[in-house]
Amino acid sequence: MTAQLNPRGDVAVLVPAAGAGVRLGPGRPKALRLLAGEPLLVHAVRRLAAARSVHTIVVAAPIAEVAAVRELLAPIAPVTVVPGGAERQASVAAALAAVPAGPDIVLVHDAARALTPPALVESVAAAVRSGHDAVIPVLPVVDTIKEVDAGELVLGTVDRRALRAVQTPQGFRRSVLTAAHAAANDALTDDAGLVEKQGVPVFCVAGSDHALKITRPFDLALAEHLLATGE
Ligand SMILES: Nc1ccn([C@@H]2O[C@H](COP(=O)(O)OP(=O)(O)OP(=O)(O)O)[C@@H](O)[C@H]2O)c(=O)n1
Ligand SMILES: C[C@](O)(CO)[C@H](O)COP(=O)(O)O
Repeated sequence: MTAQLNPRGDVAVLVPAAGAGVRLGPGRPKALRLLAGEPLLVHAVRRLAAARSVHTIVVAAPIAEVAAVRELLAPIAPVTVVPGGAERQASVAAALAAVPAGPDIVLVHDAARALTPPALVESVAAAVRSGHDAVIPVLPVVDTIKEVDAGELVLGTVDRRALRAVQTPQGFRRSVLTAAHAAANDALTDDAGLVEKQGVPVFCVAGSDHALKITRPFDLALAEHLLATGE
């Protein structure tokens, strides 16, 4: 059964899902690899569709998989699927261009963060709604962090109290994200980085352990465990 998105919602979510998944090892594009028998992208979209503020979801899929992704997601939620780009930033830009008139808040969410709870989507959107033009979910850094030189010799220890590990969904006032992408002249790994370059303050909210990015085989095994144990 298709989950209906909320026509009165004020949030569009862009889902970059066009990456290869090189760090996960050989296989299909990462968003289509299986977790508990279903593609990562299906897990991610199902959770997004369960967030009540979400009006629109746009997925950027690998070019060769656009038709397959449309078919895959049709029973999950009404979703627009566009071809992604060679870099994550290009995939986000392609999805942003496909957002219809209406939603004033745009979230950007990695398909690879397949177990992100709907509550995190709502908390990022709520922070944008409350007046922050750019919002990122973060976790404290738990390891000691060293800066090293090209020969792996330690230069020093970084004060981790001022560091945060950044997750998605990242949320933006629509006009702010659109302007940042229009002005982008070098590829950055996240959208908040583009917005920072425009001098827009970026506000942090508490992230979630369940929003882990499935990047390496260990992450996939951890996600399988989390689902199997209902943690
Ligand atoms: N050209 C790209 C590259 C990445 N992504 C998406 O951006 C998200 C975060 O990227 P990452 O987890 O690093 O995925 P990959 O680029 O696929 O990973 P790798 O670097 O290991 O190939 C993923 O949902 C990925 O599908 C994308 O839409 N288009
Ligand atoms: C957007 C992101 O997930 C925030 O942590 C991250 O920057 C994506 O980076 P990657 O290099 O594509 O893994």
